Amino acid sequence: MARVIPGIGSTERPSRDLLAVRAAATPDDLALIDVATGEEWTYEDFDRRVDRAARALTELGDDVGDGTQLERLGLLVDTRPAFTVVFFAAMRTGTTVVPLNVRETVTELAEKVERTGLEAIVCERDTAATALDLADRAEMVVASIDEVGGVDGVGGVGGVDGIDEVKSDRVRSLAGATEASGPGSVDSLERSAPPEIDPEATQLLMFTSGTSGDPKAVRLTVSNLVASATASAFRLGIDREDRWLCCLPMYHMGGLAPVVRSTLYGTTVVVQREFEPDATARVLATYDITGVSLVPTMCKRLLEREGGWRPPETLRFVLLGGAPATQELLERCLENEIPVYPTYGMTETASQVATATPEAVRSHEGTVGRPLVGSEVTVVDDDGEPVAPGEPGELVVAGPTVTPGYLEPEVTEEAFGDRGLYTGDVGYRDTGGRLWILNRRSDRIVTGGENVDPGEVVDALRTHSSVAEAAVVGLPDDEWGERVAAVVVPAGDGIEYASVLESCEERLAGFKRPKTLAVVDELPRTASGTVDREAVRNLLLEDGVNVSDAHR
Ligand SMILES: O=C(O)CCC(=O)c1ccccc1C(=O)O
Repeated sequence: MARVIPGIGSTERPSRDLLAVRAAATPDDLALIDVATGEEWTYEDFDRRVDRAARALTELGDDVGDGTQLERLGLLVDTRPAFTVVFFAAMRTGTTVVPLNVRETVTELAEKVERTGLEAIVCERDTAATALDLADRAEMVVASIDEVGGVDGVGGVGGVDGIDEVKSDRVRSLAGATEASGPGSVDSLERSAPPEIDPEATQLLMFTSGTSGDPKAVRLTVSNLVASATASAFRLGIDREDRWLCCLPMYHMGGLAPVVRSTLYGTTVVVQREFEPDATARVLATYDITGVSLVPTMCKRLLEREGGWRPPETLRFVLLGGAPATQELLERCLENEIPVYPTYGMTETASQVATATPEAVRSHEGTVGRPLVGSEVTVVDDDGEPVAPGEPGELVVAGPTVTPGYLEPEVTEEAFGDRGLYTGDVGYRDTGGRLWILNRRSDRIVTGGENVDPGEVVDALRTHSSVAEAAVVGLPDDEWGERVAAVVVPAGDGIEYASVLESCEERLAGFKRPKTLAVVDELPRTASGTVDREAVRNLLLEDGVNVSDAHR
């Protein structure tokens, strides 16, 4: 199969580590700026840190016991530069990274740790306690990129932000491994050739929500990531001065993709740990940001700031994805001269499949644009046959960005057909090849850019002894796009809201917990016996009680 970038992700010639190739080409260009600390790394700095971290991972592998390299590494680290260092270090050691959502509970994470058979997990100070908890349930080596005490006695536990209690000789310290220099640091300019990597190896195992049951673990190869970053550039363009603001979680595809893109292009990422409308608006203006990835909720919150949001002159694009953007939001973007690029994508395709330009947003209301170069989208009917332009059907995606499959072969088997990956999303195309999305993954709830599988919430509710049955849907929400809502059928005499909610708190991340509840004697069902989701939605709109607004 022909590959787009010779030398990187190529099957004809040895494939080279993409950060190392980049560092050799433009060592003095700026790779990354950390808003929190003001640190700036050139590509040479970045490469050195990655080299040190790769060595630390190799040692960690030795520790796992069998003297071989680490196969799978959990990453329980929030959006910060060290995340990117561990990611590229793992590419160098041939280790699969399993990014974990730091907002999830131990219960949710434990299931993922077990399914992926993690041998080791990298945490930070804030997630060390969770990582240790996880290691109690599954045998795993825990390493921290911050100093939290440890066997090698590096540093103490400084009482930072009250989180000073995590002190365990079970936490290995990687603090220092992600730093710039130290003994044994390699000068990338002296390296004869960038390290070879296997472009078809699984670089990432990333979780994504389905609609009924377990989150899916998506395998992505280096070549998927490179193909995606390459195709993205054909739609958004590249400028040497580009600075991409990363304020989306890096443990999701939409947050990690800009890091891969920017490294391939040799441009700069600006990392902001957390989106906050005022702070993000300030960063956009003061860091000469040229591009930013946002979910619709974030974009809306920027526009609704006091005094509104005027994009800085440097801004070339706002890549708006993760959830459908409303026409109202897109119009407000255009009115405010925001160069908005609504995008349709998924973890399974290493981010973008189709992306509309601001011109297309103006001329073709509601479109997500044409597929990116190399991506092929077929709209099919129930028999899997392609339909005519204008006819709705399921979107099937093929091309070099598409995952080779999920962790479990039976899940892969079910998702793929002759024409590619069956997305479960419904849409249509026009004669010009532009796509429209009608509804995404039917039952999946998208709240503030986070995907929630209703089945997972139902399972959590049903573990409570007072709940016999439950149904979960998304209700429209001004702030979050959708909010999680549940109807429950009591098992006995009644339901204690407080106790049910408490049990959800133990099992579900904040964004997955029901914000609206209703109690019914019986779930509404269709003639065929399945839960009538439309009736459940109406019931909740009429009789639902709002129990919480907290999204975290
Ligand atoms: O919907 C998904 O799961 C993928 C979302 C995604 O990648 C994304 C989300 C927000 C902004 C930009 C992007 C992107 O495609 O890069």
